[in-house]
Amino acid sequence: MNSSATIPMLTIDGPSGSGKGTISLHVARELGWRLLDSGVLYRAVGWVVNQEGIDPADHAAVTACAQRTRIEFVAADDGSEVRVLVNDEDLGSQLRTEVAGKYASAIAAIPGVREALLQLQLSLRQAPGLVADGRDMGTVVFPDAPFKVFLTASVAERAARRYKQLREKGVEVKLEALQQDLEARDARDTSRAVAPLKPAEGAVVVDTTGLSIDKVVAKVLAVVRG
Ligand SMILES: Nc1ncnc2c1ncn2[C@@H]1O[C@H](COP(=O)(O)OP(=O)(O)OP(=O)(O)O)[C@@H](O)[C@H]1O
Ligand SMILES: Nc1ccn([C@H]2C[C@H](O)[C@@H](COP(=O)(O)O)O2)c(=O)n1
Repeated sequence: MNSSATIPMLTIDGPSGSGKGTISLHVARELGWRLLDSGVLYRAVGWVVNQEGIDPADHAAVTACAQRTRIEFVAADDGSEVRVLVNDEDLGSQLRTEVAGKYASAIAAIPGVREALLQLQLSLRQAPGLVADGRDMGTVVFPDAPFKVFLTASVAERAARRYKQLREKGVEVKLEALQQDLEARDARDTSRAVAPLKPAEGAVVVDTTGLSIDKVVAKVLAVVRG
């Protein structure tokens, strides 16, 4: 057993808009554990692929891009949000756009990309504990995690949440288009051959449809605290 395997951790997997990022942040703060948003790694590679004009269908070129892309998490001095540096550049909210999410989902289906990002994810399992959110945290990256959750919600509710979130940021979007995009992303993420989105064995499935953020946080904390 490697030494990091004894460090406590919670994996939170689920489809886009199920609330993984939000719930992971609250739960990590409550437990005093570190946080890994694994989606940001795929978003970073997708962003560089797009910037460099690489064809996402060229698996060898995308894999080489993932291998040479430097991704760093930098904690702010005041303890606020962690910044992500991609090849030394702080991309800020550019990584969070719907387009970046689509690119991420496309290149995430390439086995070489997943392999290139694995070691960095494993290295973040550090004391006092880790909350890791993504699609394959409990199934592939941290299969030995003692606590596993799979968050879900109806696609209509997830689309409505995303719609509200984007409108609050001043982004003009159509609810129907958002729902279609979510359905397409779900289909890609669940049907790919490598590390498809699915509940890990032993994961507690939490359907968050109609549940407030506080209620979901309480349910997830109960998984860890018993
Ligand atoms: N239980 C909930 N009830 C209402 N709104 C929620 C709930 N959980 C999350 N939200 C809101 O839904 C939006 C999407 O949540 P979040 O970004 O955490 O989802 P996600 O699963 O991490 O998505 P992605 O995989 O695309 O990053 C946010 O605006 C968040 O505040
Ligand atoms: N562990 C992960 C995390 C993310 N991805 C891919 C699939 C998602 O559609 C895309 C963006 O993720 P998000 O930031 O929206 O959580 O990245 C993955 O394959 N595995």
